[in-house]
Amino acid sequence: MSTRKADPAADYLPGFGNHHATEAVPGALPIGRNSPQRAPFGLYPEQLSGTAFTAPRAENRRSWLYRLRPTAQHPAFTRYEGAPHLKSAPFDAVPPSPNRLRWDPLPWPDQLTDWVDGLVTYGGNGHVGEQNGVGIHCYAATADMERAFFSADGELLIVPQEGALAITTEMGRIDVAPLQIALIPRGLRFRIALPDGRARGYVLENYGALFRLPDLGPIGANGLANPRDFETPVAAFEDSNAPCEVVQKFQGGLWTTRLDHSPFDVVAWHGNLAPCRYDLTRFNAINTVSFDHPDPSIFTVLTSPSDTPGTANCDFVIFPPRWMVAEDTFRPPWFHRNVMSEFMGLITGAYDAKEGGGFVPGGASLHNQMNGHGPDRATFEKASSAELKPVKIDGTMAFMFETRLVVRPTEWASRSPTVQLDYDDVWSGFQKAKLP
Ligand SMILES: O=C(O)Cc1cc(O)ccc1O
Ligand SMILES: [Fe+2]
Repeated sequence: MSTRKADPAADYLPGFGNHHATEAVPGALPIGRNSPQRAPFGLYPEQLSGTAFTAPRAENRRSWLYRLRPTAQHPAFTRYEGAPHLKSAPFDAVPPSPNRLRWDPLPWPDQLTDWVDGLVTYGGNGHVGEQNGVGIHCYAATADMERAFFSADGELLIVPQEGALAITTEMGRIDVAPLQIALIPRGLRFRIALPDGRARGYVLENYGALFRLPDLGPIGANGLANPRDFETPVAAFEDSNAPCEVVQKFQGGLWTTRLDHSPFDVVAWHGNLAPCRYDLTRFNAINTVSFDHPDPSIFTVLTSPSDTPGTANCDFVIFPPRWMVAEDTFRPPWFHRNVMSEFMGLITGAYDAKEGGGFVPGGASLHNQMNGHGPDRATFEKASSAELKPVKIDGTMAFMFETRLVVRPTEWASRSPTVQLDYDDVWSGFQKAKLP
């Protein structure tokens, strides 16, 4: 097998949703047209679309791939029996629970398990067949993938928590480590190797509209996640006739087939639908310099809009290191009941609403629509009497998948031994307010 990639000095191309053109072999991209009568070197042109052909230009996403063999050249898919905990919406195996839930980190599997088989679905919402809602998964993997995988059900936002991921995609190679994220388009085939021997993290499978950068409104033209910090890989391909399994997730079911060649045979591509990575430490956090704790939407990295303006199918929000300077303010998150539902994870450090412990890196929590939550008692007591000098919240990265629909847990997530049965207690024992 030989692997070749475009200009090794420029492994990534900057920008979010940009139109790129990249070739691993000079001359592989046709000039001035997408599908000439004969493409250079006899490559097969193939369009990969992420939006309807007729989507408005500002939202239209598609790329042209020039490959050694057409993707269409494959035997029939048959059912795949692995990945026993990978599920899809509608999540109706157990009734949705109004209870606040919190989980210890996903344990490492006993047997060698690759990234696909290591996926465990915690819940989600919407309907995979109706292209709305999300699936929320965690992974704990201990073996490199030998096969390729893709989700026909949604794009994948991968949030590593422990261990780097070396992701070979059809459109190039992406390396990510904790504090970085990867975004893989719906349908794009990829294979994940584990340079650190094992890896754990979170995955948001977005059945709805593609993630995009949020509008900035009065913030202005700069800030939050800046577009140039998103990095898309240059074209890279394998010229290999070794047999390769391809597993796909289609309408919630898993299917497998076997190719007599590598599916990673795209020699060149151009377009604006491509995988990318982003370093969360580059997020330009904006916060109050006067008083009050702003709504967490101020920390939105990416948003998948729904049909209702301003009401996301899913927002990906982070809680990065930042200075806290608010005067006469209870600085941590306030008590609240939200119409949106919140699934949270912790990549590293401690989260400022949970001084009492229990929300640990690799763990997760779920606070569903209209159910009260916020600072635990330890946080409330500490922050109510803290001296309000400037304080740096440091060495931490929590995140939230915030979604308009209730997150319905899977049976695994409801009954797993990692469920913290005493979670409600973090909000017990508050002193009653004293009226004059
Ligand atoms: O519940 C949470 O911890 C997430 C959250 C953080 C915040 O700063 C304000 C509101 C909110 O839901
Ligand atoms: Fe919340």
